[in-house]
Amino acid sequence: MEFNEKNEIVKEIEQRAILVGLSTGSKKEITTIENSLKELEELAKAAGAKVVHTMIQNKQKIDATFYIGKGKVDEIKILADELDANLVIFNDELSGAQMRNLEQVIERTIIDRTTLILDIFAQRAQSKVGKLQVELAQLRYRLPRLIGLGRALSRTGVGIGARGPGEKKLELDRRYILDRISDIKNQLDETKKTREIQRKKRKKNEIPIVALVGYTNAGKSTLMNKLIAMTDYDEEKIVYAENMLFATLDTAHRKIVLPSKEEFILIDTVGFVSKLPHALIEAFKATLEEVVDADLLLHIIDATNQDYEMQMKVTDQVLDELDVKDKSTILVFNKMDQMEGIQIPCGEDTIHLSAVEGIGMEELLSQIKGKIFAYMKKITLLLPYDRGDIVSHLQDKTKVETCEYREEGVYIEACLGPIDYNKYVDYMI
Ligand SMILES: Nc1nc2c(ncn2[C@@H]2O[C@H](COP(=O)(O)OP(=O)(O)OP(=O)(O)O)[C@@H](O)[C@H]2O)c(=O)[nH]1
Ligand SMILES: [Mg+2]
Repeated sequence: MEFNEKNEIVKEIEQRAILVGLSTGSKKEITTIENSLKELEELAKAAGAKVVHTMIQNKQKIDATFYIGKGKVDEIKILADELDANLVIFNDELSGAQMRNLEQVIERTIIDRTTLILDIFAQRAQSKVGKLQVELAQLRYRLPRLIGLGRALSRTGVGIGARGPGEKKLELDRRYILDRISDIKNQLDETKKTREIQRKKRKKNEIPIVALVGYTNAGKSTLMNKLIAMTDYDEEKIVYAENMLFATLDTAHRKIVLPSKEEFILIDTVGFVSKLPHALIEAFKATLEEVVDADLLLHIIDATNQDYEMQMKVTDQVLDELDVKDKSTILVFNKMDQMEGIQIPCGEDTIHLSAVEGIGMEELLSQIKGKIFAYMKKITLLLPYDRGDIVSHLQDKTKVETCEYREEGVYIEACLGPIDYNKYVDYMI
């Protein structure tokens, strides 16, 4: 159910969309644009719209007035009348002037890919921080386009492009938007302090952090759930995983305790998509800063997707923007249960698995262990009987291989991380 700014219930209008893409003509580019429009259709569905037609125009150059040629614009108007479409979605970012010009001719709501992605995020964001981040991204994107946002804003609160945490006041002027941007920034700065404390705590506890990253729908959340199920199953720990784009919008942390008692924090993150709005990356930098802290990245790839190489590149680009390109990474080619004759790269730091079927999970765990516990050192200690506190700490938190109560004290052989090692090295024998 939707509400308008006066809090009245507004009837949900079915969104019937025409998708429009532009191709500069080369054969290779045509396949790319077709795939890109398929993805745009998935995005439209994720936002709740029904796609009634898709069209591609071959054109050497983007038209400054209409983005596509004027002939095509007239064609869209006729099609929209015939197909009863009320929304036209363009595959690239439009300028404010292009939006306004298109809307004047087509007489329908005009949005672009970025607005669509922002709308999905606006619908799904759950946490307070997530909502603020999306609103910030929407405002930043709308600011230079106010001139073209006629229809999308005139029906505030209804329909794709006009939803979101800030929808109530979006028709207000630039001044308001600028004030709101600085207000949100202040609120986000506040939440940053809390997160900073949590981050420091995690660092201090010296629990390694492993982050799942990758293209949307690759299987990150499914893999997280599988690892939870294999180690310490608890219904409450399970995260949402679904066959749709952007199922995950808020990061989730779960402690994974291995049978060997070694533990790490696993982080599930928002997925990436091609042409991910820059404003959104900027906005999500705050939650993705945990990726920056991670000791290891698991880059999950949907190996069944024919565009998986492009998707890997997109992920690398976003990681680059976050300044974490050189972090220790395992490439995880997922969905191997569905593979049919596709050649997938093999090699060091590469794993083929199926998160759903649980194939390859042991190998993954052993690679993770090899990477994050490589700094563990084996040590032999003799602890006096009055230091039972150290004995229980070691038994709870580390991998104790031998523990014998001898006459001269408690004899322990264990693998320790650097902090514990330095703390107890005095008891070494
Ligand atoms: N066949 C098969 N499907 C899988 C596998 N792993 C995940 N999936 C499916 O892929 C879809 C997406 O899975 P998610 O775990 O939600 O993907 P995600 O990477 O978290 O996606 P976002 O949260 O949107 O970024 C779901 O329908 C899963 O069931 C696998 O190993 N094999
Ligand atoms: Mg997910």
